[in-house]
Amino acid sequence: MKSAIGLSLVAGALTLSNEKTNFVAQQPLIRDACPSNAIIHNEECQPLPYDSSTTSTLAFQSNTTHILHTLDESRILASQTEDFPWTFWPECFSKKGGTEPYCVFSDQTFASGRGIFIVTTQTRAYAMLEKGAFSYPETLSRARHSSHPPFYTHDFPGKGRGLVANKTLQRGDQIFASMPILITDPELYSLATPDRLALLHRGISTLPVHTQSLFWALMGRSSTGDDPVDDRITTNNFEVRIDGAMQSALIPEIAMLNHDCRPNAAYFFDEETLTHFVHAIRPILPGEEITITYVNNELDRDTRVKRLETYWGFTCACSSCTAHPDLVRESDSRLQQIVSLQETLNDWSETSAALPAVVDLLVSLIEQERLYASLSTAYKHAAEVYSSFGMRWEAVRYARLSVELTMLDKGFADQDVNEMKMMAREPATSWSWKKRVGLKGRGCGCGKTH
Ligand SMILES: C[S@@+](CC[C@H](N)C(=O)[O-])C[C@H]1O[C@@H](n2cnc3c(N)ncnc32)[C@H](O)[C@@H]1O
Repeated sequence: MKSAIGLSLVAGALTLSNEKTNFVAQQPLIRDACPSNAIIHNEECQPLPYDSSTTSTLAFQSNTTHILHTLDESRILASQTEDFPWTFWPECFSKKGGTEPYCVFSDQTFASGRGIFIVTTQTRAYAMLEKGAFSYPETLSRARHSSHPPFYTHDFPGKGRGLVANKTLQRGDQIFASMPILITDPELYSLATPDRLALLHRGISTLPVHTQSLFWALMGRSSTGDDPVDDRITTNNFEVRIDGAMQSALIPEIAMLNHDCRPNAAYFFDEETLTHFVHAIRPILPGEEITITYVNNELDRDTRVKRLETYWGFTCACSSCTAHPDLVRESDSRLQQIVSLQETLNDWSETSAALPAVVDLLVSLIEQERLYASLSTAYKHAAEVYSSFGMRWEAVRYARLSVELTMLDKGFADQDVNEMKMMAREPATSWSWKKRVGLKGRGCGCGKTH
């Protein structure tokens, strides 16, 4: 399940300028002070940290001290290297025992000058460069922020800022499409803390000034002297999957959304365009707060409360957390039944108890719990169950419903979306088609898994 966290500055954030030109005037001065194969560092000419004749096989080295190049030095090093894709020379640290170092890769031109920095290994960062977001910037056009966003910012007692709809939003209406200003590798935690923090602080200082202010406007959780950069990142980041690895991405606009266990908006991350999308998952009325879930909202009430307290530092006050204990018990019992019905529906063995009535009950329970994003998977189960009994039109109906919601919760090109699109066109092409026809009693009779 996804976990999020979020907050920060509002639309209009993309009217950022590229700060690159601010530094150009300084380059000749420092360049002239040292030979061409050296750079000033700590007021001395020091050899360039790479062999400029072999730039195609650059391997960034770990720092051995905490004296990093100044930003100007790093910018010059980067600009002296032919076809160098980053605005600053990456600073790096390795964990003890050394493997590939973790470095700060920063591109101030990303997304029309919004800028981004990535703290990860060279291998992963260069793989990200292959994404359309970097190689075909026009793919980011969907992410331009509207000058009339469908929300306004409001202060909620006990929650801080949040976003409120300023017009009726229908299911499927786009609320955000934004890119991260930073992506960090969770494996960074294997570095010594001062090294990890040095990389994060360096990263922030490499962002264009407007983007830095988006970052500093983010909410931090603690007032107890935690590192201010670290605190803002951990309070506001989203987990995203890039090239098969979990990464942490910070999208300041979307981080403004508060949590609700029964949210009215769903989100997903498109890794090709590095764009985080948020859509209404049910109608949202003007004046209503727009919310997402930070935790797996199919968990029981006490577990949700504990997770929100532990990881986000607040006491869950949404209606499903604060309801009368009798109502909470009933909700927990429905959630338990949802989990157990899902297990039944995933069972394609001969003894499976999956029947159309089972999936009808699952859909009904999820509707009762107002878990609209979870309906995407329930509809998929329904399409498959009806298909497995050769009930064409019911299968098509649920496949269509599943496509609509899965696109909002998992992404437009998610594998489930493609599968359900095919089912909606022709159920007989599905692997599940008539798998359970001829069933006697509860058994499936197919003896196959998928
Ligand atoms: C990502 S931020 C959300 C935006 C934040 N409210 C702000 O003012 O910038 C996450 C933080 O917002 C607060 N928050 C989010 N949802 C909340 C909720 N349902 N109840 C109380 N606090 C909440 C918590 O302090 C949480 O750590």
